[in-house]
Amino acid sequence: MDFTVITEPKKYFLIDFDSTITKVEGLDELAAIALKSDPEGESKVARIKELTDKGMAGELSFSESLTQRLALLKANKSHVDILIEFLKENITDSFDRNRAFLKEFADQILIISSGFKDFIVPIAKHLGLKPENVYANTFIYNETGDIVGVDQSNPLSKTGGKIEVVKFLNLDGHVSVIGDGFTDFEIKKHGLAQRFYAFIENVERSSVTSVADFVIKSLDEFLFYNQLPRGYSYPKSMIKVLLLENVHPAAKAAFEEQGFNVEFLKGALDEDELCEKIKDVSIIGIRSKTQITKRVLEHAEKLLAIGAFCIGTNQIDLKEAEKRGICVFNAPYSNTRSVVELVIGEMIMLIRKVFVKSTGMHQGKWDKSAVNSFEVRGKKLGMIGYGHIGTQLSVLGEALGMEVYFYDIADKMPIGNAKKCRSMEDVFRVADIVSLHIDGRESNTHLIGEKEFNQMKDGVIFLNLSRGHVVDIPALVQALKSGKVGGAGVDVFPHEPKTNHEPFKSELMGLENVILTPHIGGSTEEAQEGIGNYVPERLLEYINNGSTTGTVNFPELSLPLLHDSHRLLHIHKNVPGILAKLNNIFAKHHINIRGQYLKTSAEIGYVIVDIEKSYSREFVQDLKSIEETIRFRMLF
Ligand SMILES: NC(=O)c1ccc[n+]([C@@H]2O[C@H](COP(=O)([O-])OP(=O)(O)OC[C@H]3O[C@@H](n4cnc5c(N)ncnc54)[C@H](O)[C@@H]3O)[C@@H](O)[C@H]2O)c1
Ligand SMILES: O=C(O)[C@H](O)COP(=O)(O)O
Repeated sequence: MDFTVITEPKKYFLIDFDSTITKVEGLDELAAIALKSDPEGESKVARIKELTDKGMAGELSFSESLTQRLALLKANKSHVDILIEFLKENITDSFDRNRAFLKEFADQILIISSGFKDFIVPIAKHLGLKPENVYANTFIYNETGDIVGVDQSNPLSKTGGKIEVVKFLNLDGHVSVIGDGFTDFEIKKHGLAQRFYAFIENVERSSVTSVADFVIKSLDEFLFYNQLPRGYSYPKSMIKVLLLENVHPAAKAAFEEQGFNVEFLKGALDEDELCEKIKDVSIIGIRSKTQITKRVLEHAEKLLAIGAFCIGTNQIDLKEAEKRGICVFNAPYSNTRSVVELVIGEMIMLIRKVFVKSTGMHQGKWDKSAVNSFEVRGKKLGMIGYGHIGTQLSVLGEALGMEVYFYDIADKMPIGNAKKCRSMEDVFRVADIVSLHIDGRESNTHLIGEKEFNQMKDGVIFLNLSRGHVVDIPALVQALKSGKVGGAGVDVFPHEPKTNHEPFKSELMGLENVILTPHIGGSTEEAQEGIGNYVPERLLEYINNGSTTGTVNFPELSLPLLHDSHRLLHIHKNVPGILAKLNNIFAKHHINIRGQYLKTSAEIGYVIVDIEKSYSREFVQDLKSIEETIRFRMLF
């Protein structure tokens, strides 16, 4: 969109009321309130809504739509009072957060509405707007307070009423009209305004957007384009969030609540699809399937942050993301307990041969026998990887009376009576059950193969709920067939279907005493809800405040909330002298610094500077033109 900032001294903002300033159509809601106990209420309300829509879309003359609606409406003054309270709760989000603009420009903001002053004026006052700047209809009541008609002398009760009123106002200056209806566009069409902005935060009508000069998803966009005072430095509705792999609905709600433009897809995307889709995306949310490769990142021109709605981040090229100033977050422990519970359940099922017996029962086979069925109590549980999941499993394993042995490449403190081993082989030599809880770094590919299975005890129970590529599957198949491995639980695979509609294939299929699960270690309602809340919180903290708390690839900084300042976020290549360059620019432009924070990694530096609100465009330009700048953002 080509917006030119208006420089004319006097600006007027003509704003529609229903479905623009409020989320709803006042008259429709009044009908719902008034007809609540009418047995035919629902159908009457639906008919009223239909008539409203026809009027707004220009398919029915306005006066005809209004007359027909009022005939169906049996409302009185007390219903209007209820409506006013309801509307106060249903102010359009972007109007609600831009009350400062509404107050500051109250003299220049005129509400031109075919709705009714009876409920518009109280809402205008509530928002700091001027009652005398409300141009709308008025109800006529009888002596008992019932609405019996409309003031017919008011031009707004007739078709073309808005045009009449604006002509009469004879405004001298630049006039912008913001509204969701065709009658709002008609003001511009009759030469009475310079610009018509179709407002689609609450309702989008193609007959209106097709004729608009600009289509705006929120008041923030209008204020941003016209460089007017606003609640957000950058309109959230212009920030695209792409959520893949069916992340919990709480995540979508968290972004939508703040006005972000969210696209939600159930499945993962392959590299080609992602390269295309990611071009205009600023925040992406994925789970374990979506591969964010270097090539994908090369296409991600606007990407600021990646949220892994899971523990593992091996599916993301973290180094490349860091180099490009893209901050990555994950949910390091929200599904830990879910994985541990599944491991415990599976090890018991496998050591008791429950699935073998259950499959037999389904085929009519009664095999009551204790042979080769064991308790887990007193058995040796060996773990490779002693991180979040490993340590939790250690606690629960001991609670079941097991002896715990572990090996980790990092030096880890043993929990309880767990025994630290010096090598994987030491674990394999003693363990009755081997469970993998290592991360998916590339060097762990085929960590467990023929040699490692041979080092294990005969009949060992083997579990992999970590990452598919860490096990050489043909070697596991061989070990199962030879009886070296007595049973296996596998939740993760080198190749996993992208969606539930794709078939699953593996050489492990059909083998006895093998539990196969579709990567559901972390798939519980509790875990997904926890992750759905946790990851958006981290992402929003970063986008709104600059904090990188919990990041997995960035210098970590927890910043104070922004208060009465503007915040500059500067991400640059970590080479000597950048801070000096930044400070020289602050000195040159006489900028008063209120707070400054810096953290670096080997690759990048992240500097945050809080400054007083007044500064020039040249100052911002100077900052952006520091050669080593990777990304620069401003928040207020
Ligand atoms: N199946 C599922 O749905 C599911 C759910 C959650 C996590 N996971 C996976 O489980 C794994 C473990 O998760 P976590 O939260 O405990 O991770 P974590 O990062 O807390 O722990 C991983 C541990 O493995 C160790 N490690 C890495 N490579 C090793 C090696 N070669 N030998 C020995 N130790 C090694 C690390 O030092 C670390 O202590 C991850 O791969 C994660 O992606 C799977
Ligand atoms: O890394 C993880 O947390 C697990 O592998 C779960 O991944 P998912 O969210 O794709 O099920």
